[in-house]
Amino acid sequence: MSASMLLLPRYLLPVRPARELQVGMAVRVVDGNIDAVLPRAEALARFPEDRRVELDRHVLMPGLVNMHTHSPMALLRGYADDLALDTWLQDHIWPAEGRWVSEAFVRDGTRLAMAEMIRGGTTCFNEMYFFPREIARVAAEAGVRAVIGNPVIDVPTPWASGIDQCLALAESLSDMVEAEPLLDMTLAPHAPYTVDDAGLSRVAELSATRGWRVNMHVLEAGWEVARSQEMHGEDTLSRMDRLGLLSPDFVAVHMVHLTAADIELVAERGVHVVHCPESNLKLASGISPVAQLLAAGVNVAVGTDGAASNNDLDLLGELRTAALLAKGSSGDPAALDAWAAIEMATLSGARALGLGDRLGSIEPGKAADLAAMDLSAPETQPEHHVQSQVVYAANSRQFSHVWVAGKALMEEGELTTLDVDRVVARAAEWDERLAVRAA
Ligand SMILES: CSC[C@H]1O[C@@H](n2cnc3c(O)ncnc32)[C@H](O)[C@@H]1O
Ligand SMILES: [Zn+2]
Repeated sequence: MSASMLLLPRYLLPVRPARELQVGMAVRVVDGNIDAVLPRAEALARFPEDRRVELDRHVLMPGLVNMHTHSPMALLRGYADDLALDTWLQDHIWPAEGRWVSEAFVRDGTRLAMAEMIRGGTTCFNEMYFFPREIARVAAEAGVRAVIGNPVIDVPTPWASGIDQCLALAESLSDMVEAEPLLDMTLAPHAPYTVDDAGLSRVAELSATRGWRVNMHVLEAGWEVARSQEMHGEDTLSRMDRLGLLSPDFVAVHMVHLTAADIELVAERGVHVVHCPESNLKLASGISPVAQLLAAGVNVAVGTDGAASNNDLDLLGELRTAALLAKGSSGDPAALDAWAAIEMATLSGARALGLGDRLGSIEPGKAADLAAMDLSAPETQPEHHVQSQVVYAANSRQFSHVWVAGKALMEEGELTTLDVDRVVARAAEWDERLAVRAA
């Protein structure tokens, strides 16, 4: 028997066709996929047996795609703030991870992150953290779509002793995600400064033979530029290119410190870029030249980074920051307008994951990964330009409903697959354990 449902929103923001807001439309969902987008009256007449969901104060849009997360780090939110990337990582985060990260930490942190992301309209996230099988298990349990990065890092961690073990563990992650319809995986080398040439060559080779995408922090902080010259005698992107990494299967996260030649190379190779403006601002890493990347034809998506550097997983807030920064840093108020910002947080993310034909817009044949936002709050009234209200005015708690593959993960603001009180209670236990206030 097919499970069919009619979603009946006040406004539809489908992302494709581009720059279109539709009124009086219905979205029919059958067996987890979008079956049709058609006028409301026609839908009601043709499909009288379908379950109906009235969204008369809402805009219905594709679910948001958070293109860079370290979900378990939700338990390190506020642990070490107001620091630069190198001090933050080396003196605070890596020691804490060495001491505390375990399967239990990853499980509880991921549940906390899932609750926050679903409440904020996110239906898919691109992950990078230790114990990736545990993250995969929690995402599957919560019903969220996820691409799970298998870390590759040249230092011992509580999860793996070094590159050999990281790569061996990628095989067991692969077996696991193949059995889960909402999951996929990438290889996730941490950064150019934590994986040597031999390790990166093995990543490039495995990516080519196994078809795994590669997801990596690249050129986040200014010191990476000099360090690459010192350690390797060449600039970062030339090195990545020599090692065979730069391709349309490569997702480069941050990309703050780029030259004009770098931008040209990235565009030529079809590399995808993930912009994480709030983490870059908070760690004082700088501002990615997004307007120039877009002008060069690069696919730019958006991510929050972990809650230890952001300090939230609110992708809607992130896209507002991205839109405002693009204007402020380019001097062009039309840079990254509201339509472009919404596309960046939906379809561009899907494309970066190789899922552009399945996700990121409301079109027949795509997965029903959807989010509805209630616009009736004072903050989003009146409704002159709905796309502007979404980007420049709304807060993420105005998302009331979220579906992944047609399954409701949030209805009328209530999560259906996670017990928020339990998730928060568990986080509080970690708070006690880490006892950062006493330290
Ligand atoms: C290999 S698992 C992830 C690893 O990355 C660390 N991390 C978190 N945020 C950042 C960032 O912005 N730049 C570099 N590294 C980051 C995280 O703490 C884990 O150790
Ligand atoms: Zn990161």
